[in-house]
Amino acid sequence: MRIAQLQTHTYQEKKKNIEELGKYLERIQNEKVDLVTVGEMFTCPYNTRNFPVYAEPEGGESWKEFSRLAAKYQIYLSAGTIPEVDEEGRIYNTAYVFDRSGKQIGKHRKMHLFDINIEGGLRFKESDTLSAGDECTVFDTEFGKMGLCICFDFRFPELSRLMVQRGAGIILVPAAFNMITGPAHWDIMFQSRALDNQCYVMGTSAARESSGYIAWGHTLLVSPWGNIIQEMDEKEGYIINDIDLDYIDKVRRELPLLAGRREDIYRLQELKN
Ligand SMILES: NC(=O)CCC(=O)C(=O)O
Repeated sequence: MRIAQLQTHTYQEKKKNIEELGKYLERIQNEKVDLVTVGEMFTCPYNTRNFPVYAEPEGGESWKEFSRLAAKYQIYLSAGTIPEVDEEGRIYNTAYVFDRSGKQIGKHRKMHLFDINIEGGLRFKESDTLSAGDECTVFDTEFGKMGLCICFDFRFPELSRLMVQRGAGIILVPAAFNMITGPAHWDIMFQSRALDNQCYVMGTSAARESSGYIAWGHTLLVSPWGNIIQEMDEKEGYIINDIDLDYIDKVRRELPLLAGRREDIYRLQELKN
């Protein structure tokens, strides 16, 4: 399976971000990739005030364009995240995934809102304008099941374990870490989740901006063994990698961590489907 991760610049103008996505897809079309991923809030500069302004319902203009692009290039498209507004006017940080025909096959609303206050560092409160989703997301593809969560969600190890328990061999994480927690936690978190769950994890970030929310960048792909297959720096661009899905079973067979859990003593309890 061949995957491309796009680390894009976030422009103020929503439409321009989607046009840029289209240009990237055109540029890499001869690479014959199966799955393309983009970062968190990639059509909306990451700021709580912007979320209600940029929000669209599921099936809105941006959604239609993602679907069209997935079908045009016959790829699986994990179209990062965008702000979504529901019928009651609540706003979510939502990730959509489309199959090669442009059909939506996955949708995840960020469950753990990024509300942090690091003294002398960064204060961010997504819950000022966003509501939290409440579902763990796993979807089917011709390459098996994949899990999907958004940035801060990935800090909560139970969620990844739940996705893996539901059969995910790859976890997609559109993200935008910051300049304080990025250098401290980004690599170690992705490597830990991959290692513990013996699956591929893909963290796809926005590129670093010079103003506003400054994203760490460092889009990366980690193997089920926990090693970083490739990691970008902070700049705009993309990486393309081939991954061997049989390797997931090989690692799980040779180092039987998942099979070795003592579920007679402890267990992850699912309270909601
Ligand atoms: N967009 C986010 O959820 C940011 C998460 C983050 O930076 C972290 O440290 O966690």
